[in-house]
Amino acid sequence: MPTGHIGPAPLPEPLIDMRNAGVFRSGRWLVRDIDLQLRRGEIVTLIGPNGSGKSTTAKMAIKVLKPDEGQVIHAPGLRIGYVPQKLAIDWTLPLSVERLITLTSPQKKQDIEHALEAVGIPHLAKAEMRHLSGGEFQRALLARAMVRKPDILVLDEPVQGVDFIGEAALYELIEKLRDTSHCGVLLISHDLHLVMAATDRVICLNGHICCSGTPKDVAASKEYAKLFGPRASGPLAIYEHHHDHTHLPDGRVRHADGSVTDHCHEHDGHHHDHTPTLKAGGKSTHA
Ligand SMILES: Nc1ncnc2c1ncn2[C@@H]1O[C@H](COP(=O)(O)OP(=O)(O)OP(=O)(O)O)[C@@H](O)[C@H]1O
Repeated sequence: MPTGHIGPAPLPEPLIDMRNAGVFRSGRWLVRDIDLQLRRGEIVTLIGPNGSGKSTTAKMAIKVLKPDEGQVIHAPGLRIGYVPQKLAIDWTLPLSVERLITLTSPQKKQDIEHALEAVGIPHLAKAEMRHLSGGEFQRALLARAMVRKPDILVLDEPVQGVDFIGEAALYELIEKLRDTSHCGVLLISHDLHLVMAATDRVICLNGHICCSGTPKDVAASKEYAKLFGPRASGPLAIYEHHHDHTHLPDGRVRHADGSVTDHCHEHDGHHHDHTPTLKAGGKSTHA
């Protein structure tokens, strides 16, 4: 009879393992004591005030920045898809979506098509970046990251320049990309008080990890309330969306009214009210 210990299955090895990592620049620690693990299929969101070290932590996680103390360990052969907060590109110059995707490394046509399809802009391959809407622009950046078939996707403020409804759609897309490619996701939230519900862990930074846990744990934590203080516009809200359609294995979409279409478009008449629900401290409100 087996006598082994029965307990929860051990966690898989992290793709990224940061241990007491810190960055020292211009005579001060920008971030310190960062312990962060990211595993396949997980979504981890970094929040914190401006200058709290979110981008620094993300750059250290992907080894763009070398830690001055502690260590950052990557799984062997780790492939990273990175969408930085800013790209050093003059966006007023003509640059097609296709060209953006191949700027730093050539890609097969079929892979480009697949990446554009995955982010919902297959029709915009030849479109110019400068003509795209905020949401399309962010999707093009996502396609550029996804075409490399990353094990982890690192997104520094992926909803910048996008309105509230567009944000919900982008968060939904990020969740879908995680589900289909089973990558890990490290997300920097532009918003102090809003994180996507699909987040497994929120890490609240203020030069160090001020608190971390599930979105609900962080929302309830004293450290979170203390960091953002009485001037904060409210408690941590959790972005939840309701799926009103299911994706069939062959790629078609079954809608809430039972009909099946080849694609899923917001304005195809099959969708119900798609306004995301904000949950603040367990209370539901509509934005
Ligand atoms: N190379 C550098 N040398 C010196 N200071 C730096 C350097 N890079 C960043 N900083 C400082 O480190 C701090 C953290 O910056 P970081 O960009 O990580 O913050 P953030 O939380 O991402 O901010 P934001 O929300 O404004 O984007 C800031 O005070 C910034 O000015």
